Amino acid sequence: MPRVHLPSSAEISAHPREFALLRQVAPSGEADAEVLQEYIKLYGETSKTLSNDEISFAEFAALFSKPSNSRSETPTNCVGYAARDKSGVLSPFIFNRRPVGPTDVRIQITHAGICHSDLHQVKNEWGGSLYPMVPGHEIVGIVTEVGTEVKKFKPGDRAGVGCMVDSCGTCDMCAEPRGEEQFCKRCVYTYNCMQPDGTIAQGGYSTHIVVTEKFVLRLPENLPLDVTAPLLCAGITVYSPMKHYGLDKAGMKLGVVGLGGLGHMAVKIAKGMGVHVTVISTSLKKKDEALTVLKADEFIVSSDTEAMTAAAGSLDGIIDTVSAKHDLGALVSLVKVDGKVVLVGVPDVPLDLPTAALIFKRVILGGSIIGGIKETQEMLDFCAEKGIGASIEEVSIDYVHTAYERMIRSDVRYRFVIDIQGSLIN
Ligand SMILES: NC(=O)c1ccc[n+]([C@@H]2O[C@H](COP(=O)([O-])OP(=O)(O)OC[C@H]3O[C@@H](n4cnc5c(N)ncnc54)[C@H](O)[C@@H]3O)[C@@H](O)[C@H]2O)c1
Ligand SMILES: [Zn+2]
Ligand SMILES: [Zn+2]
Repeated sequence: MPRVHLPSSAEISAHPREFALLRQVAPSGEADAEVLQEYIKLYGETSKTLSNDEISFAEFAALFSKPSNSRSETPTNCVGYAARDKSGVLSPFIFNRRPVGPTDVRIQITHAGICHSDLHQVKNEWGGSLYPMVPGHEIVGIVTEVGTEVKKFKPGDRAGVGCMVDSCGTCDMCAEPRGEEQFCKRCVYTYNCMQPDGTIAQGGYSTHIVVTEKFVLRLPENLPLDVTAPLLCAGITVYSPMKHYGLDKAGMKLGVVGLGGLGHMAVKIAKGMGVHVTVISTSLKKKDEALTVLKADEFIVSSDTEAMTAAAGSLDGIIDTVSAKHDLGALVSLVKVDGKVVLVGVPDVPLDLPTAALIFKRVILGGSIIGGIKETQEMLDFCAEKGIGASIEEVSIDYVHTAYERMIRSDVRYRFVIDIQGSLIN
């Protein structure tokens, strides 16, 4: 496996594009030779091959020296809100979107949801953030232009884009029957990710987006656009593990931990499946709403030892959406023998593993990341049938900093959605 020597800060400033690529291909400095060779084919000079196992950053940069050929014949100006560094400050940013290619769909964005992952990445809490960064991967809007080969969409249609905008299309993960592009080694995330043309993908806090048809979702006609936006990340992120881990059967008992954007969607979707839902939260603040508005069946405060003891061993599974460090052992105590605890929250530090608690009840501890395009469409159709949209607070783009602060304080019911159409003018 080739080892790439990590660059000095001077080298990073001299080769920002190649450094961004290095963070994508080999975040730790170790590059899988096969993947590296594939990237060279995509981004670099096809004639060059890897000669040895240890390469300097200068050699790495040389392999990818092909100038960006970003299909920029007639790029279109796009206005967005971008972070320039990890300070958490976003400001207006004008950039180019590629022109509509034969398989592309151009969407005028009306709304974009604010996911906690936006905040983690803006602040570089997971490392490797690429700036300038226009966040946003819960995108809805109206199609304004389609390429000559596009079949599913026409101008005027409602359309959505979630966390991914492209993938290789041919690997085992992309191909049928899996269709789980989120696991493709060449998956292109909607923002904070290098695209095959050498530019950084920019997300939905912006006036429009151009995406290949395969990654554009049909939106239900019976749901308003603003409450549909959060389904594209929060919705699929909780729907997919419920299906995958078999926690979607009517009558099953599911615990939902953390009642933010993901958590409230987990309650609504599980109730739509006929599942019995217990919310596990750090405070009583959201209890009444959880029971009456979100229709959860039970509500437990995690610090209430009596209630936690009474509920011990009662759940078939748990979807854990918590965004910060927390006690996994307390959650494992709530599930039955053979219960499943599924993590979808991504704290910036590892959690301690309650080894004995897992072993003595043969508990499965799992994880899950968003869901493939096929499953995202299935989830949208399910939500349309059940009339499930997110519970949102609509805000203007210049409210984004306050929204981030309130999200950190858990002061959000239950998803902020930016009114892009009404507050960001191109
Ligand atoms: N796996 C995936 O594919 C995926 C997709 C989207 C988001 N995420 C991650 O899921 C997490 C939640 O995202 P969200 O948008 O719902 O965020 P959110 O801020 O809306 O909700 C997080 C919830 O966690 C609770 N919480 C925070 N700190 C806690 C603590 N120490 N103990 C207990 N509860 C605590 C908050 O009260 C809140 O209810 C984030 O880490 C996000 O990055 C993962
Ligand atoms: Zn998200
Ligand atoms: Zn693939």
